[in-house]
Amino acid sequence: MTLTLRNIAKTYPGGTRALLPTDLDIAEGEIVSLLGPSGCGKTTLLRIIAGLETADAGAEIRFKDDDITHQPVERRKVGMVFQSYALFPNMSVRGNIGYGLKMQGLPRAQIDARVDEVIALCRLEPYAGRAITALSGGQRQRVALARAFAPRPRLLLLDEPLSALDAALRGQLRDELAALLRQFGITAIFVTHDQDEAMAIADRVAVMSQGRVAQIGTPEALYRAPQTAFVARFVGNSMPLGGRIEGSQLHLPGGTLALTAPSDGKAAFVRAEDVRLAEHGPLTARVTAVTFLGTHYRIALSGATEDTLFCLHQGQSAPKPGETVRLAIAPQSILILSPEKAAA
Ligand SMILES: Nc1ncnc2c1ncn2[C@@H]1O[C@H](COP(=O)(O)OP(=O)(O)OP(=O)(O)O)[C@@H](O)[C@H]1O
Repeated sequence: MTLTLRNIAKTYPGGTRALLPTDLDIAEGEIVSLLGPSGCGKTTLLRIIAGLETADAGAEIRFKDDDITHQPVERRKVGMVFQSYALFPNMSVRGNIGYGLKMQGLPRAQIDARVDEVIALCRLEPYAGRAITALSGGQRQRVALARAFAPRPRLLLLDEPLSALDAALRGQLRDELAALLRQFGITAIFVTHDQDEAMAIADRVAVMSQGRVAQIGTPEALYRAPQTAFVARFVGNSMPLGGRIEGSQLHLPGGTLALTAPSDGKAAFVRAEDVRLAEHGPLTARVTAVTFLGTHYRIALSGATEDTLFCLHQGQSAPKPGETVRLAIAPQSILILSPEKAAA
């Protein structure tokens, strides 16, 4: 393991337990995302790894064989990219990228060579001589990444690196960031509250809730096999199918669904993309709202389950609000969780 975190916890003065004891192992070159809602402790964990925050007593942070638990931030050799970029506005792009190298006291020629290399890698050649203020948000983001990477950090930490950008640019830069991090071949940890961003960029995602890691795994594993209701909801927006389970049958207000196995005493969940409009489906529901989203319609339905059920429908047209429809949900797309996992 490149980075080993053991027993990392944080209680802020005043008593807020921002982080409960957490263990995490990150392999060399791996990109890990800390994903979770506001206040779950992800920034606190990132800042502890960076050395910007001290963990409660008993923590251990190792980088390979190097115990960095008590090392000051400047000796940890970590690169950081923040949401606000924190670029120096009075310096050029080159000046910003070379800043860390200059601080290391490297000779001029060596700084220039490394800056050229990183500028090429990040495809920033057309902007190299520009002032920071003459760049777009996306270009600034790339400069911030280049600046963090130039001093050859052994770990790159990114805190919501795309959140200052508008939605269209975010999508584009998300893919670009994923490609650049892989090209760097660097071990990276990045914080986000956006599940699409985490899934698109990370090799593994640590879903956090209330100061703890609820589940860590590949995007596919989290999506296909969430272990708790929180993860099921947060990664892929699963909806509870509140009803009564008897053997392999789930009795809902709008009809009865088949399950793959007897699941008495357990709880069922489904994703909107797995709810289908089907002429002879076993569930009856009333359409309450229809939203056209380009590639599909999002249909809100009442009467099928205790709460509103959503269906993503890809047809050329959609039913109208007020209409009654039939729905089908394949047994294998119904997620079954034990009561304790359903409550977590
Ligand atoms: N310096 C501080 N002093 C006291 N409490 C703090 C401090 N920083 C964070 N907290 C609290 O610790 C908890 C976790 O905060 P943290 O910033 O790690 O969450 P987060 O998941 O990164 O949230 P966000 O996405 O909103 O940044 C929150 O309840 C927060 O209010």
